[in-house]
Amino acid sequence: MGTMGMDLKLAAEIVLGLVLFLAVLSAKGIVALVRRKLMLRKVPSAPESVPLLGHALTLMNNVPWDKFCEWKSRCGPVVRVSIMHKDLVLVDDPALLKHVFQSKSQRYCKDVDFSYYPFMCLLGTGLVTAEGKLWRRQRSMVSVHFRVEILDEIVGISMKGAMRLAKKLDGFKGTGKPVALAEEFRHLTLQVIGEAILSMPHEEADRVFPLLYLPIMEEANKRSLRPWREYIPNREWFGHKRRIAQLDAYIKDLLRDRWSRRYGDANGAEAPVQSKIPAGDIIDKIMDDVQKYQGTFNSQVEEQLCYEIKTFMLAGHETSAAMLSWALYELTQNPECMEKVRAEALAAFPEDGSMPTKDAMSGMDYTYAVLKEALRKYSIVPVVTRINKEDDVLGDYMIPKGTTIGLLLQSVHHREDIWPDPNEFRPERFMGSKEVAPYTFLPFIDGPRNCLGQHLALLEGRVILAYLVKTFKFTPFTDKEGEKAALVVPIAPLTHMRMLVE
Ligand code: HEM
Repeated sequence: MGTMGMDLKLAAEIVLGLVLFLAVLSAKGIVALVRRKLMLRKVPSAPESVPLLGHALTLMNNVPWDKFCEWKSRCGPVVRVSIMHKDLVLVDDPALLKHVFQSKSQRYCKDVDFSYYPFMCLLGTGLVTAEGKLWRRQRSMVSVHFRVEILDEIVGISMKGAMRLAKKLDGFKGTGKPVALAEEFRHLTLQVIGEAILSMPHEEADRVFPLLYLPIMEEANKRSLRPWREYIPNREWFGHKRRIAQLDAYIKDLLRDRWSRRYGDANGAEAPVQSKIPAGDIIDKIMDDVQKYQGTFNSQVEEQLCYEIKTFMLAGHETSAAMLSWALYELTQNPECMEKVRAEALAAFPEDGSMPTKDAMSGMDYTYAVLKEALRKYSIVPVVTRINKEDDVLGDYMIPKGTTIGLLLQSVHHREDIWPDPNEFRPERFMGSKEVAPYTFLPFIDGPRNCLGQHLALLEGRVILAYLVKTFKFTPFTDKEGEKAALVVPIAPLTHMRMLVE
């Protein structure tokens, strides 16, 4: 009886402790929220706000990033937007972008609870969303492979992909039937990533990705617009869950198999110091680093590498595909630019059909400028967000800790004072000795968290675009092919860019 009395007393104490703990936590949260709201009142608010919902309705009825840019240009260098209870502070001034991305980047973290949330099943603790020590370790381990070594392989991998696509396009020549090129680019860039990272044959990429990966992306995109889908356990919900589990199992099997082939048994106990098999792709190189620095392959390493692979897929294929689509579209609208790219391609690709060299591809300055101009004009990642981990001054305003900052890449790319006639497509902006002012061209952002795949994407883009332009004549199927799909990032063509091929 005595012990039971003691147990009850202990249980009551624990419950009371928990209740008090939660009360303190929520009181702290409320105090922080009130403080944030009071401080942010000084920041000019965008127009078109309504009580309670703030700007949510206006944003739902418009293209959000276009609205952000419009408000930003009307209201000054720092503007506040409210989406229900959440505040978003918008900036596009190069000095402020530099402040957040570079000079004071340690005060800011990624916004995993808002913009990246629906994609966390793929991104997890991978490079795009990792923070602190984990991010530093992963970034330094992976960086060199992406920035230098893989580029030697990428020309060949992209060229083979471009030739496969060309073969398919041959079948459309003269039929009057259009090809949905944006879709073809999506598949092609996935194949390139699959081969560069995992030496995955393109047939395997075509088998696995459309079945597992692409539907996961589709559902994640739907959830970013309709977040409540996450809580409705219908057939799609179960399908999404099942596909994530299947994709994870596929990648993890592949990783275990690779490790045991390179280093012996799966837990690394019998691992030799150095693998006898030369590293053939990025995952081999990363595994060699894991072996060198961590010495073992366990479930934690497996989980992390699985997230990294899914991150490379997500970060690397739709962005590159969108860049290619818009660049090709603009060439069809600007015949003199098309001719310049064609001339460069004819000079760079060997006449005997053999592989071009990396130097020949890197030398295609005009094609390079075309890709950059497409990235500027279409700003395929129109906005990125950060959260400040401490109070910080942006322009004339003190921004309280915990505020979401919207960094408007599209807005800086379209500023009339920086890029005159911003809606004109002029690759010459990036040609010759003209210096692009710092923090005015940010398709890959800048600073320590800049895009790891930018060199890969721009090299892959040059090979594919130049090869297609050299080989075919493209005509948009209708006058709608240049329209943007309103609500999906990266910004892609609404009608999948249907083209007639000659
Ligand atoms: C035209 C193509 C691409 C564009 C426009 C692009 C754009 C971007 C942007 C804007 C970010 C910053 C995101 C943020 O700060 O929240 C980023 C980060 C990143 N990108 Fe790309 N990207 C492209 C291609 C690629 C490719 C091909 C890969 C690799 C397979 C890649 C891998 C990454 C990674 C790993 C990060 C995170 C870096 C870090 O936080 O340390 N990207 N990219």
